[in-house]
Amino acid sequence: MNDALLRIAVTGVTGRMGKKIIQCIVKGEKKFSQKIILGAAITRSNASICGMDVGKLIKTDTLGITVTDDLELVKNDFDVLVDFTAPSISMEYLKFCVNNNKNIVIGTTGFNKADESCIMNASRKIGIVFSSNFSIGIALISRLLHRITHIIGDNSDISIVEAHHNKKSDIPSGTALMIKNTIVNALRSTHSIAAMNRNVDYPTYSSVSSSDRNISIHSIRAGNIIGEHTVLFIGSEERLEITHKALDRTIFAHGALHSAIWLGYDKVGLFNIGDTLGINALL
Ligand SMILES: NC(=O)c1ccc[n+]([C@@H]2O[C@H](COP(=O)([O-])OP(=O)(O)OC[C@H]3O[C@@H](n4cnc5c(N)ncnc54)[C@H](O)[C@@H]3O)[C@@H](O)[C@H]2O)c1
Ligand SMILES: O=C(O)C1=N[C@H](C(=O)O)CCC1
Repeated sequence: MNDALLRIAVTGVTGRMGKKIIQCIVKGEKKFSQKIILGAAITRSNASICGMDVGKLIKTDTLGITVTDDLELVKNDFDVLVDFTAPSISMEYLKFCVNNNKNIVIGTTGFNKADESCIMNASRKIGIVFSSNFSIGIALISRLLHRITHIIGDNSDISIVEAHHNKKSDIPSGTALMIKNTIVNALRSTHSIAAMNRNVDYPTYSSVSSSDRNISIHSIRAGNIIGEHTVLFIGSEERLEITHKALDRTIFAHGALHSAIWLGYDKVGLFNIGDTLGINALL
């Protein structure tokens, strides 16, 4: 093991995020190349690319890392696992990390409440950074939403609009659900009557336009949209709209790799991107 560099295992290496994360690790950017190294490349069981050098997968030089579907085979080759795949397999990867005392960065979305409590329980034994959105912009917005909701939430009709590429499997987005949860918690903490009257039960993940009486989520699936979220606070005299547009998946990959470095192999607990950026303490 290279004493100085943190070794990263990347799952879902044939995926949009998996490939982007590997590219960011191997591209040699100073902020990463002096801190992390690719330790393992994981794909789904019995995939035809098993045995291939991961460099070939991302169309670059041979990297000396062979794609595998067997985490057991490479458990001594990595320190932190970075996972952007799908809920069911993420739960398997999480179990492996708990059993082998490996820290994990989870970017996968579409978890149900049982999955989320598994993540919470796992964080008693290992370090986990779990965020539906690893961009800096959404981390900032979610902190500002606490303040904004405290001040105008009770007197606004609140809606969330999210737009993503037409290959996205979960709906609404994890980010939209996180934004809604942030607003609901801020309303609750003001103990406002309006908050008590709001129907804050979560929509099922599959609903296209999951709406409560006051806080609705509307989803667009089109083209190659990377990820856009708008929160609207609509009052009787004015309207506030806050929008974030991801322009490249690199923003998510950088957030995830920064989080892996921040987590290291010794932190224990459940964190989000705001914790790793120090935003939650600042705002
Ligand atoms: N948190 C964030 O910042 C952020 C950013 C982008 C995407 N995401 C989320 O990350 C996930 C992946 O997004 P994507 O665009 O890369 O998707 P994708 O479909 O391009 O890639 C998914 C990867 O997971 C693998 N996979 C799926 N099911 C599997 C299984 N059962 N066993 C093993 N491997 C399996 C696929 O083979 C593929 O490599 C989604 O949940 C998405 O919402 C989160
Ligand atoms: O591309 C995706 O899928 C994304 N999903 C996240 C979500 O579900 O919130 C956000 C970033 C892009």
